[in-house]
Amino acid sequence: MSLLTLNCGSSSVKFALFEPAALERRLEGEIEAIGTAEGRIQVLGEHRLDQHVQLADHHQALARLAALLGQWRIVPRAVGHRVVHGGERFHETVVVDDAVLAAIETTAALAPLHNPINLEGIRLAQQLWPQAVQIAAFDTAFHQTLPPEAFHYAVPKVWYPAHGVRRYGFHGLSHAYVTRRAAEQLGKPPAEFNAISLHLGSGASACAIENGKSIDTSMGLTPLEGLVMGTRPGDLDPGVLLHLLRRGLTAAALDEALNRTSGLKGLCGHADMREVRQAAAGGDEDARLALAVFCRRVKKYIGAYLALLGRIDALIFTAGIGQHSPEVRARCLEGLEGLGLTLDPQRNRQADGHTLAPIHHPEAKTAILVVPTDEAWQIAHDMQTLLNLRENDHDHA
Ligand SMILES: Nc1ncnc2c1ncn2[C@@H]1O[C@H](COP(=O)(O)OP(=O)(O)O)[C@@H](O)[C@H]1O
Ligand SMILES: CC(=O)OP(=O)(O)O
Ligand SMILES: [Mg+2]
Repeated sequence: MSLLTLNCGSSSVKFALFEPAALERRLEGEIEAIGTAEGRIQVLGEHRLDQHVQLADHHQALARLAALLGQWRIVPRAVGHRVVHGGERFHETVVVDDAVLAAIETTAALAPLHNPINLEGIRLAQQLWPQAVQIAAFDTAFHQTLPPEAFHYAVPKVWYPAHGVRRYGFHGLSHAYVTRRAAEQLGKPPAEFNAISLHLGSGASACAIENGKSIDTSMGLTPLEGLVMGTRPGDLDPGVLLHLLRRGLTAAALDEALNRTSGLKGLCGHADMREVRQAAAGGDEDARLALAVFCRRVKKYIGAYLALLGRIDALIFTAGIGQHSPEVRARCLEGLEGLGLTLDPQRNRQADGHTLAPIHHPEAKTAILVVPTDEAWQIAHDMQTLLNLRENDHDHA
């Protein structure tokens, strides 16, 4: 009986199937462009598939996946869902029940691009695989180790108990996974490992890791804060919002702009870093500026987190941009040699993004690693731990 992981995004569902014991991947794939005429389902592994499919919504997409698994006689024992916002309540991966669903619902407004769809995914999976245990793995859980001085904003104290206003942090499954892999690579016990992890995808965040634990991270109450992203601004003077509210923009218009038309897209019209780089190379000034703003922000966070941590064993690049753009990596590290961060240009260019690769100069003080992230593996790992614990509890009951 396999473990199925699901990562439901706004227009896609990524899935993977693992065999429990060794956490070996039997298959993985993605249903993309849901709700458009360009829909597609791709599966790699045991049952290869690449089909054009027109699916109206997530319901149809998951129903299609369930039908395929049925055809292949695959019965998932458990379905693990990536849930982006778990608020303060979830410190670890949990089995879904009504109370868990209600708690995820209360945080939906704080992650409007993610939580409503994550929740829909869980509800649909309950109908499609009624025999399976549903499990929720949270992006926020890894950051529940932030100390108070990291998670408090300097605002009226009552906003925290009254409105839940604090830093939560996201991409925790990814930061946890790449930290584990980097520590293994360098032969360091995780509990003694210090690192800065840079998850640079369409959403982007930095994480300061001390002794294997997250002690600071760039995303905040919502996944809008910190680094520049595909369509989100990252750090912004809160006065900007007040200024625009006073000038008549509604909260809904600001929400839309900050989630969907800011970041790289706002600066140059392209949300996808490949397009930004291409336009910049062709002389587009807006794209050049977008690239410069993006890399400068990453560099500022590297400096800030080095200052917090004092010493690091590794700087880690991961996610779409971090894994696949040597140019962005080099720009983010320009001038940081004095801080012990020296790239090896050839290793940097040669890293293929699909395998773990050291890219620092052989004599550099600090390791710089490209580590392909694997949120699905992290979810499956957490599911297995949870299911084993439950079985042990039953055996002892
Ligand atoms: N070869 C590449 N060069 C630069 N950026 C890339 C490359 N491949 C992918 N990316 C970028 O990675 C980002 C998507 O990252 P990803 O981690 O897949 O995001 P998500 O899972 O949040 O959709 C996009 O901005 C995309 O342009
Ligand atoms: C939290 C977040 O921004 O996730 P993603 O990068 O998948 O959009
Ligand atoms: Mg992502």
